[in-house]
Amino acid sequence: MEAGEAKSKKAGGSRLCCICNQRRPVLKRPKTLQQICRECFYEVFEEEIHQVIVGNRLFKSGERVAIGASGGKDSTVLAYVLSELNRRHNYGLDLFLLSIDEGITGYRDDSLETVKRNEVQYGLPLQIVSYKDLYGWTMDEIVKMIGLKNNCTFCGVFRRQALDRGAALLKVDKLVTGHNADDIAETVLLNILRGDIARLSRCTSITTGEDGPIPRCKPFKYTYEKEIVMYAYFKKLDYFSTECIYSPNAYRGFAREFIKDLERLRPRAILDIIKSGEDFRIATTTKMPEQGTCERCGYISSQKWCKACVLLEGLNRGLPKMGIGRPRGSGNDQKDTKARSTAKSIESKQCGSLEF
Ligand SMILES: Nc1ncnc2c1ncn2[C@@H]1O[C@H](COP(=O)(O)OP(=O)(O)OP(=O)(O)O)[C@@H](O)[C@H]1O
Repeated sequence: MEAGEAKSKKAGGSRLCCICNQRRPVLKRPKTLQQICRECFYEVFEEEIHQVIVGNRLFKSGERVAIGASGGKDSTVLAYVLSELNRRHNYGLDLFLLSIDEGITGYRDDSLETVKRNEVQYGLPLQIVSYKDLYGWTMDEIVKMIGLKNNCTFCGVFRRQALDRGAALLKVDKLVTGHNADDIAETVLLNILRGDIARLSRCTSITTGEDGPIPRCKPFKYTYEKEIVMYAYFKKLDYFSTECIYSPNAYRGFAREFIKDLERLRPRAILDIIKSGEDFRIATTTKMPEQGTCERCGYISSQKWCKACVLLEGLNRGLPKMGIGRPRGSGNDQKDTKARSTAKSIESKQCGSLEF
């Protein structure tokens, strides 16, 4: 980098982009702190994602791929970059936008308007699936019943399944999400803080759910959030930037701030946390959950009933805490112990978790 910096200085003292050494730099690249021009930024940003896609063999030619589109910066940049790369490198993919409408007035209704505009701007067909249609409840109704305390648990569990159901409607081979390097580093840290070894071993995988109905990929696994924001800004992409009105989530917020502090001191910290997560060895004596199917809805589950069914049963019986705290007298009566362990394992689920 020192050589690059020296090179980037012109004879007269004014700096030049340390990649092309021709144009004036307009930004300091967050990942490397290099001073670079806009054109070189676009190029390195897109090329790194292309290399991740190719290096990890994320897609096969002819596949139908749904992009989980929330209207936020990450998934908007993902939709834009993936359709560019698909054209440029002839990936041969059929791309779709898939949005889950959680039913949050003043948040998701507005962000869905953004996705509808993206549908036209990027020429990608859009499928919207709502909690109301799938589960009979909107998040507004759930919050009215349960309050603000555990609402992220319901939302995260339902969203995970809703994305699978939407992907099945679209008959896609894969689902991609805009989870970025910061999200993954944060989840590594949270799983360590919670002692959740099963999730720790999964959360750094670039592709998950290969044994389930539809595999999920994270092409932004190594892409820094700050660079995504810069890319969206310079490209003037149309995205929605408001935080969810129901997600206070202090614990995750603390981990996020901690990672941002580390990044300020040493940008590589994010990549190093991901690497540590990847290299953790799980002791052979650690008991891992066994994958099966929910007896009620047939969805993938490591328990008798999947998490969505346990939560939904509680909502429908007017006992919303059933799926959160100690379940009493559910349809799982004979397997009360199992139901309790399901409830316990979802207790720690939070909004923004990679588990969806
Ligand atoms: N309602 C939704 N519909 C479809 N996909 C979603 C939805 N919510 C989240 N996702 C997918 O999950 C990824 C991570 O979601 P998260 O809630 O962590 O949001 P984020 O980091 O703010 O991302 P974004 O900026 O795309 O909203 C998103 O990038 C998107 O691909």
